[in-house]
Amino acid sequence: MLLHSTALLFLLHYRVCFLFQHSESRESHLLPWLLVFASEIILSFIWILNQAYRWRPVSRSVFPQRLPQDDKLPTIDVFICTADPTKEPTLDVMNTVLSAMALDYPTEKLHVYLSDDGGSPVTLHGMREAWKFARWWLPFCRRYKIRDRCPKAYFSLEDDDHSDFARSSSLYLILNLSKIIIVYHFMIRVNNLQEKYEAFKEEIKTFRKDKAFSRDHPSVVELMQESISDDVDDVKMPLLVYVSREKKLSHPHHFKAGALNVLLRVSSVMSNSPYILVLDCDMFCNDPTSARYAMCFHLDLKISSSLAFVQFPQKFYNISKNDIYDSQMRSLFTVQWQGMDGLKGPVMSGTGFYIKRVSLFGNFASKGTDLLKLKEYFGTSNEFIRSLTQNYTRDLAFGKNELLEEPHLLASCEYEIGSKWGQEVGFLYGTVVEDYLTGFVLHCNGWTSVFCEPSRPQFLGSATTNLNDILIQGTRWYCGLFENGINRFCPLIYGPSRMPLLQSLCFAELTYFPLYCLPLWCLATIPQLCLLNGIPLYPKVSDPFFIVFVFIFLSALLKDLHEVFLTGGTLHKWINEQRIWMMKSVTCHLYGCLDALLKKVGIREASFLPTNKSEDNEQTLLYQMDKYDFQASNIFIVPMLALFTINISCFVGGVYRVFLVGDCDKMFIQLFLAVFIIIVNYPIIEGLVIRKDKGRISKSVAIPVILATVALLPFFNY
Ligand SMILES: O=c1ccn([C@@H]2O[C@H](COP(=O)(O)OP(=O)(O)O[C@H]3O[C@H](CO)[C@@H](O)[C@H](O)[C@H]3O)[C@@H](O)[C@H]2O)c(=O)[nH]1
Ligand SMILES: [Mn+2]
Repeated sequence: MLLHSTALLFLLHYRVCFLFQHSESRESHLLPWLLVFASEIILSFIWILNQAYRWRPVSRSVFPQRLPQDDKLPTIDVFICTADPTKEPTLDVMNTVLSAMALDYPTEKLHVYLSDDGGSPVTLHGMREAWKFARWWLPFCRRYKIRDRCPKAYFSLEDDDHSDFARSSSLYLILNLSKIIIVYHFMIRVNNLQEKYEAFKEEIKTFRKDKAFSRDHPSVVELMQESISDDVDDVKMPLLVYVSREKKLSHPHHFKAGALNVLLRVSSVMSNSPYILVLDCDMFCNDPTSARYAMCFHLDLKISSSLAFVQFPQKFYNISKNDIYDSQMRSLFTVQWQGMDGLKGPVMSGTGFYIKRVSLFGNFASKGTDLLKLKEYFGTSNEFIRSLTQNYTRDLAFGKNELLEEPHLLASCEYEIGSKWGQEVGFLYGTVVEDYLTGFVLHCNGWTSVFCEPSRPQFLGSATTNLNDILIQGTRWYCGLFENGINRFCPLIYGPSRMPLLQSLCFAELTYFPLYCLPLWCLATIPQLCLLNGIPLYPKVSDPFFIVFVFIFLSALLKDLHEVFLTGGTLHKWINEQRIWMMKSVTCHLYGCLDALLKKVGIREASFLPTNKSEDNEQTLLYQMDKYDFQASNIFIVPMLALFTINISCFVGGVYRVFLVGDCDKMFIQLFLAVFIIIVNYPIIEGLVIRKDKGRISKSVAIPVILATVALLPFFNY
């Protein structure tokens, strides 16, 4: 850090001096020169913010054996969100539900809620079937201490892994014969269950789908009930509730944050657990121990009073070896979150966190017991306000579905009007990255969080694995993040007085990260065009300042490489990360920033396109083979192609010039920059000329773009 920042100061010195020295050449070259300087300033700014993660990295261990007895553990509500059964296959959603019901936690202390924003009968039907299947699945998991409690994952394991339990220590001690009998019984049960699972799958698949997704539907709250007809003995089951909030076209519904807030209210008049696990529908519980792990922190008297949430990393089951799109977001969930954990804790990351319910209620404690004030804050439900008191519990044992009147009110469109929901209470509105904003404000209000990363992933999700989806998702995220950098929650203004400075720098890094689009666009065009026109922008090779530039370049790259190695990556992975960073910067970072700006001036409305979770075999195959899928929308492909063309043409022109004029000394850095960009983005050439498969760049797009770019080049003449 010290060396790199010293080098940056030298760079600054070099640029500033130039402004005062070369007045004769300055006139004509001022614009490109200033643009490059501005890029360097932005890059340095982001670099400085980035260092904040490096001061106090922390990693934690848990000792669940020290938890209190089961009967002393607090209750937990699990919230799962789904929005659209066509993009989020019902079977996968139900697998997530089942894996959550099967968490290793006292059954009567676990309550699972599913929010269905699509209001789809398909999902409701799926829930009823999942409930039936769970009556077989849960006893099986408990009895044999199964590790993989997501049925889909379990049944796709090799046969060998199934007898997992038989290898466990206690059973090994038993005589061989009885062991064989146990294994035999177990195998029969597995086969039996597998048949039941297939039937469950079939039932979901064949259910008629009339209306897939709607933005206009009444609220539905259904408590799954024991169906007496099946032949399972009395099985202990966690509470399972289906909630579809009311939606009307005329009402804003605030996407996922809105859905979570409805669950927050509905659950408070049903189970009202002090802790909540939030899951996306595509993120199942891979290991059943997460609830106990989280409680190790929440029940730790040293930290529990200020602890708002325990965040587990997002990990994915469908990542290929070299992960060409960096779908796993390596840096975020290793270096960055660990770094924040040493400050006041990581950012809330949307899914896989256990949050304390009261932390979401703003500063309601200061409102006292004045009912009117509380109603202004929380809306009009008396029942909800009663739930805020310490010892409120609702007896769910009787009459179940008759109790649902209040939940319907709480899930209605109008309920939040005039209250503080989304502004001070619950998950916050006004952004599509509700997780970032809610976490940021919690930290500003003095709450802390911890990052828990056991060696076996506790949660596994499906990552986006094709270029188009990655860039669309990126546009949404960077729009959301950047808008939080330019509104009243700007971390550099709102943060420092409310949290440690380093912490606010971390938050600022996240919100200003999309600004990479500016320097990357500049550095992919200006030095190259100047190369073509013989305008030097960097020191000569013989100039002492040349070393400064080389040092900064190498130090940045090597530091990154080092971190990739430290976190289990390879050289290959590192190049892939560099490449996708460039591709994203010139496309979705840019669109994200633009979106945020347009939203700020009121020209655009917020939108949240859920990612596609159904698997396309051809696309998956390409990703698994580390081949880029260039069948993406033109708004992404065109800028990449144009920039690539500029680099190639200017490089060719530049080499020609250097031979003719012989000013290699002056132009070296610019030549190098073009070569670097071309080499890193080599897969674009591959997609353009070599590949024949479905993921290649289509000629009908490429040819006009390339021709137009080349034709425009002569106009950039200084
Ligand atoms: O109107 C909506 C839109 C989305 N969702 C749910 O939100 C979750 C996340 O959506 P997804 O399409 O998977 O987006 P991702 O980009 O994968 O989500 C990441 O980014 C989001 C913020 O942009 C966070 O909310 C997520 O937790 C985080 O995993 C899913 O369960 C959706 O069903 C809703 O419930 N209602
Ligand atoms: Mn997702």
